[in-house]
Amino acid sequence: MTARKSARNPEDRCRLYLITPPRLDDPAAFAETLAAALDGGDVACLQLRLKDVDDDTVRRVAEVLVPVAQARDVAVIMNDRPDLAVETGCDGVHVGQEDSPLDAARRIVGPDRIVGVTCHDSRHLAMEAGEGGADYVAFGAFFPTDTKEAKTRAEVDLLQWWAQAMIVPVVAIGGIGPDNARPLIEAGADFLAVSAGVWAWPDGPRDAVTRLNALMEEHSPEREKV
Ligand SMILES: Cc1ncc(COP(=O)(O)OP(=O)(O)O)c(N)n1
Ligand SMILES: Cc1nc(C(=O)O)sc1CCOP(=O)(O)O
Ligand SMILES: [Mg+2]
Repeated sequence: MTARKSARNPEDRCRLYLITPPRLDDPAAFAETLAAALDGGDVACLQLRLKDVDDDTVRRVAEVLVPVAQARDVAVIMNDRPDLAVETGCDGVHVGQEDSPLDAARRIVGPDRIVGVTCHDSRHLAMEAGEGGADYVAFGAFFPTDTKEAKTRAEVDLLQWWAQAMIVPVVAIGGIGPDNARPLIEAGADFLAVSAGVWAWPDGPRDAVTRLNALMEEHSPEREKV
């Protein structure tokens, strides 16, 4: 059985939210790595998270990567920049507490695109984002990470509390990979956001995606039917 023909519908379990490496010097080469990774199993979304680059670089990378993801039904989320999300044909935007406020981001991307919000380890920020119309809230960092100087450490019980009490989907982020993902899946995360845990996985990104999907299929809690 291939990873895509899973016994459990991906929509009904935890799903993978890939995040690009923060710099992509050769977008065409990375497009091939990305395609191979996406062929390893179900991926819900890809975040274009480029740091310390100018807008034209973001546009060039988006031009190459957006079609690769969208051709496979993977939603593309632009990090930080609602304006560039619209301009480059992304499906949504992720904003942090120091980026565009949620209501401004929503005005720019409109009602049909996704807006996700960083909530660090804060119930208050998450409730504010949920009430403000965020499509998901993100807690982190769950584990040490070299990808970002994470300001906070989030605990599994925060994730579990949100998943059990709230309808707005929850993303777990920070240092996640095939070796440590299981408790976050068991706690009820709707999505695991992963960067280095896929791109730097010793057996390659495709293998990491396959392994994460196997864990999600086996360990996602049953969801209550609404
Ligand atoms: C899914 C997801 N969660 C959290 C973040 C972090 O956003 P932010 O705090 O704005 O930090 P930067 O990523 O912009 O450095 C994220 N990007 N994605
Ligand atoms: C972008 C980001 N935000 C975080 C947060 O805690 O809000 S942790 C993080 C880094 C995610 O990359 P990796 O999977 O390589 O750790
Ligand atoms: Mg940001």
